[in-house]
Amino acid sequence: MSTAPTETTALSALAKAHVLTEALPWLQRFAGKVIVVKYGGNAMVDGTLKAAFAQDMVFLRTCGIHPVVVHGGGPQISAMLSRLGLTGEFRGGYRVTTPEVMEVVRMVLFGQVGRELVGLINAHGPHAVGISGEDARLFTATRRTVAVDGVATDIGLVGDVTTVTPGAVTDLIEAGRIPVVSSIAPDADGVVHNINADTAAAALAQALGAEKLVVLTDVEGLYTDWPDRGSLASEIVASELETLLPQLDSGMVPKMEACLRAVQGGVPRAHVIDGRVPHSMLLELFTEEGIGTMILPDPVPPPDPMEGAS
Ligand SMILES: Nc1ncnc2c1ncn2[C@@H]1O[C@H](COP(=O)(O)OP(=O)(O)O)[C@@H](O)[C@H]1O
Ligand SMILES: CC(=O)N[C@@H](CCC(=O)OP(=O)(O)O)C(=O)O
Repeated sequence: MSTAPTETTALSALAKAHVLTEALPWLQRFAGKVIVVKYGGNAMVDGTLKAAFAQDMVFLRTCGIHPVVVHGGGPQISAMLSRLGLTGEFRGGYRVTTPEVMEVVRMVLFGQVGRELVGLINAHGPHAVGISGEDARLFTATRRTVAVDGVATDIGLVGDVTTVTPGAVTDLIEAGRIPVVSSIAPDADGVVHNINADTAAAALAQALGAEKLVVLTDVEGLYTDWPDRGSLASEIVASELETLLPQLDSGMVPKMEACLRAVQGGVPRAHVIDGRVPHSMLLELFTEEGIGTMILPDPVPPPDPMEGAS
């Protein structure tokens, strides 16, 4: 025997229907579009969050959206370095990368963090395929310097992405797969370089003509006067961000350089959101409020009638 729904259960069913109808215009808007998602190592804090992230990627794919994941793994690399008795030093927000450190970076990013994400996504079906910047010439790198106290400083085998040959990723997208990209890349001589994952995600978003770049990290968004908690920016335009960049420090430097590069390279919007919030991707994409900080190109595109803060 089954009982009739109570008023409370009927109301909660109505709330669920409301959530679905609120998402409809966004689902229509993003169907068939590529969304590049950078999943930062610091947001991969526990198994439940990682599983929720994997589920969100499958949700997007099931809705006809094409998520492309670029994962980080900074803390995981640092943990492995210390297990091996090596030191992990950062300068200007980027890791000092000796050839010995590079071996660990490659092993941890592609062999550990990437594998784990692929496995979590594939718990829902045969969707995810791992790929690194070395595969099918996805990325080529050029050794870069970083600004340390305003001085360009060499920090070893750290590269910037100079070319993107996205064919391997577009093949996967066309086959209905979810590419999971590790940010390592060879230079013109085949020497593998360490690429910051934010940098790689921005270059890929630009090359794929993505609709959005969404960066999941372990902070609510960009604070214009860090660590003043009252200075969280809900949106910022590229020219304002360019002025602010020299004052930023640590992890926010590559992130904001990447968002700037993406929007200046034709990606209409970049977002930095708090990956510690379960299902933050769904909140960002499918709710009117959106979350985190949105980075817009100059001149500011005409207001999108569908878009609140999202
Ligand atoms: N202006 C700022 N706004 C927000 N976070 C900042 C800022 N400046 C520095 N940070 C730091 O940057 C961190 C995020 O970067 P990072 O640790 O590299 O994360 P991820 O692993 O996601 O790339 C935050 O946890 C915060 O401590
Ligand atoms: C050059 C450089 O700094 N590379 C990064 C690559 C991983 C990364 O970017 O991870 P997160 O996104 O978790 O920070 C590193 O070695 O830590």
